[in-house]
Parts: sequence; structure tokens; C-alpha cells
Amino acid sequence: MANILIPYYSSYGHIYKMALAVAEGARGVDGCEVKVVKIPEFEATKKFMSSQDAYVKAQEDQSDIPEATTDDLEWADGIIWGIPTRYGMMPAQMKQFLDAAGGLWAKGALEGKATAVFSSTATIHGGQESTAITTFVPLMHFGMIFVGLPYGENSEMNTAESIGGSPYSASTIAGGDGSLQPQDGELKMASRLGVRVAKVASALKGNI
Ligand SMILES: Cc1cc2nc3c(=O)[nH]c(=O)nc-3n(C[C@H](O)[C@H](O)[C@H](O)COP(=O)(O)O)c2cc1C
Repeated sequence: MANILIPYYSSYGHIYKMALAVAEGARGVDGCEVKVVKIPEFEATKKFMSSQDAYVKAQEDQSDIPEATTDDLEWADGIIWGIPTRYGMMPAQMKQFLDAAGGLWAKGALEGKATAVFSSTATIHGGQESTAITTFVPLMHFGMIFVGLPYGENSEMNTAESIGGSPYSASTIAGGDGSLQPQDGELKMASRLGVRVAKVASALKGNI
């Protein structure tokens, strides 16, 4: 039995859809309990973005998802973070959440837990890989065990087409105006990432 947590932040819904695919994969692994939670939004951002219909609609779609707490992080045996790219790296909301978990760092509460990242960018070269790689840094400080996305299980990556996914993370490309939606191949890679982390977390607990 392993507990798998999927904390994500999503302004326009792309990462939310990827989170559901990751959850579906993790739920398929025997004995795993899966929780999807959203990283709390900044009040200032809510106010600023309330004039954007796409943001308002995406937040309504996620209204049933509970907000992430540091207790959730302690509950989890494996944590798969959903992170839309901001200037090539994680959004401030996500960093604030990690900073607020400093008490867990101090007592080593996340050490030895499996972790992974899924991301999204507007463009193919907008930072899907740098977001995963830079997120690796704080996760290493927490002592977590990083799980990548191997080519062997994800043949979709062997392409020159416009599709997300790299050895570092599952990802999707939203388009400059956000009009693209996660493609089948991207959702499959997200789901397989969920499976992989759930299996690694179970193995680390000595369940398999
Ligand atoms: C402040 C800001 C910075 C962004 N920086 C980048 C970036 O560096 N590269 C990129 O490709 N897209 C960038 N984007 C686009 C977002 O990554 C995109 O809207 C997001 O991945 C969509 O996911 P979501 O629908 O889950 O929010 C940025 C968006 C915002 C609002």
C-alpha cells in the first residue's frame, strides 16, 4: 500500500488535465491510494486574472479539488508535482508552497520518498525541460528520490513532431494562446509517469 499525492497548479487547465491522467495511471497500481490536490492561488493573482475568461472557467472546473497542505506531503509515499512553466521554471505559487514546507525539510520528513514532475509550456522550446530540471533542485534538498520518464516506456518521445515529454518529465504544449489541449500521447506519458512513481513508492516501502 503506497499513498500517492499529485499536487498541481494550473491557471488555464492544461496541467489539471495532465494531473487527472497521472492519477489514473497511479490508481492502476495495486494497493495505491491517490489524492489530487491543488497548490493554493495567490489572492493578488486571483484578482489580477479575474478579467480573463479562460482563467475563470479553468478555476471553476477545478473547484472540487481540495487545496494542498503540508500534511498531505507527510501522508504521501510518492509525490508527483504538476507545474506549468513560468519564465522557464516553476511558478511562484509552487515555490511559496515548497518554502512553507520548510518545517518538513528540517525534520527530514520527505527524505526517501519517490517524486516526479509533469509540466506544460506555451511553446515547444519554452522550458518544459528546464522546469523539470530546476524543480529537481529543491526536491533534492528535501531528500526525495527523483523518478524520470524513460524512453523505453514512452516511444512517443522518439519524434520530431510537436509533442511534450522528455526524459525528465511528462509535459504538454498549450500554445501561445492556450488553445492547444493535451494530446493523447502526452496523456499516455503522464499516465505512465503515475504508474512508475506508484511502483517506485511501493517498492521503497517494501511492498513489491
Ligand atoms: C507569467 C507567465 C510566464 C510564462 N512563461 C512561459 C515560459 O517561459 N515558456 C513557455 O513556453 N510558456 C510560458 N508561459 C505559458 C504557460 O506555461 C502556460 O500558460 C501554461 O503552461 C499552461 O498551463 P495551465 O493551463 O495548466 O496553466 C508563461 C505564462 C505566464 C502567465
